[in-house]
Amino acid sequence: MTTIQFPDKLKWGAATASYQIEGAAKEGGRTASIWDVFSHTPGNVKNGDHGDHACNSYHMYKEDVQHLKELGVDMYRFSISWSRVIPDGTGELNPEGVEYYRNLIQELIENGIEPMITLYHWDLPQVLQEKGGWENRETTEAFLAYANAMFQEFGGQVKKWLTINEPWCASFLSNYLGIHAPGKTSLQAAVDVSHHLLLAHGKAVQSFRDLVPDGEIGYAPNVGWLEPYSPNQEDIDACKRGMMWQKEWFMDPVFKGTYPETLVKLFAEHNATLNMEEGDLEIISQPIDMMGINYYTGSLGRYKEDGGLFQVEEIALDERRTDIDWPIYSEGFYKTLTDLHQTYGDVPIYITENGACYNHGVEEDGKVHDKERVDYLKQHLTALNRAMEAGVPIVGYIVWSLLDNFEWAEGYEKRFGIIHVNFETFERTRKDSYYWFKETVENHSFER
Ligand SMILES: N=NNCCOCCOc1ccc(-c2cn(C[C@@H]3NC[C@@H](O)[C@H]3O)nn2)cc1
Repeated sequence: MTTIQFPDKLKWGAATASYQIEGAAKEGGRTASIWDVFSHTPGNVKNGDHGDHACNSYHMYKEDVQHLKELGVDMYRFSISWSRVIPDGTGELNPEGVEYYRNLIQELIENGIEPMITLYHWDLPQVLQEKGGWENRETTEAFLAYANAMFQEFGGQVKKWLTINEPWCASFLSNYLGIHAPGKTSLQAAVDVSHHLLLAHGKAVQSFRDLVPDGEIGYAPNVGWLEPYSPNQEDIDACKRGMMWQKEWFMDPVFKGTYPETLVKLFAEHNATLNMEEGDLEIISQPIDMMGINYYTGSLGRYKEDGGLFQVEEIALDERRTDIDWPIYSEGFYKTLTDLHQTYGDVPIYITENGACYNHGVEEDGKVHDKERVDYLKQHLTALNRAMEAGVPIVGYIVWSLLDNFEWAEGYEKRFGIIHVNFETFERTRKDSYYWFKETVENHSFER
């Protein structure tokens, strides 16, 4: 047996997101988000699932906090439902919505758990979508007003903030591939949305410096690792293009104040122009205090002439898959982290999401034996430890997710939680992985 030992300074956490766990979609003054509309549109989500009730965490947050307390984590990453706190998208705060998050934050702090807030985890108020949504540059101002209101309400107790979760998913997956809300298939829309998300991020960072001067702020891009299938130049170039879509397109503007010219040109060749205004990149490249990284999977990339926009196809390294059919590639996690460190320097990194989909149910013994998830976490935490030993400034690891929840277009069938949720009764059952993670957090180490 080998002991994987982590430095005591590494923080541990668990993550969720508002639309995926809260439910109470029509309670407490909340209005519809784009995900309410998208999930209630037939054909968009498996089994016709939606977030009307989700994990019922709006009414069960105290129990969720107890699970976090007994898990022993330092922090809990959750997101705010914009349409719960500002039902019209702009203007008046909804006191009931603000009160829910105030109570949640209070409960966390009283139980010794640090809150980490994600401002935008994909649930844009539908009212704003009807005014063009993120395609409309004015939505960046609406986001700034929302962010300022949250900084003023909660900045006294909450010191760790993330602006935008997975901007690639919120722009290209949602507006070009049509797989997530609002389900558009326009490259121009996706390019506009990606720029406006980054602009909104920059505006919020600027304002945060005044409103929460003792706080830390960043954002949480997702990276799916891609490496060449062969040493052929066409495979190498195809991989670079595929990786650039998630990495350079969303990180160069923030860390270098530029967009990758290769992609600007490639998008233009497909009639999608990057519509920027003077000063946008200066706003976007405001210094940040930390970067969240969401990592799940990696694969080999091979040139394919008819392989879509980037002429690349993803080939799994072997047959190992999770239950959402994503390849398991923990070495890709190590490579992602060392690559980001080499490219963007010593910005502190929180792993803001890492986890696996395994759909185990509750067995006769009343337990959930998710050995495969424990194995996934062991492999990826081993890779993380190697990256830390290689000098990557990783400061926290936040597992996705605390609870089985609404996995977007996949619905409730795809389970990422270390706690099982019965979506009829909302009963929580701690999985074997919960107890394994608890011990790992307690010991700052595990045996493999
Ligand atoms: N790379 N190119 N692919 C082209 C073709 O993609 C087809 C499908 O694509 C994707 C890519 C990525 C995802 C995804 C899901 N999660 C998990 C959530 N993260 C935030 C949190 O809410 C979790 O629920 N993270 N990422 C889904 C679908």
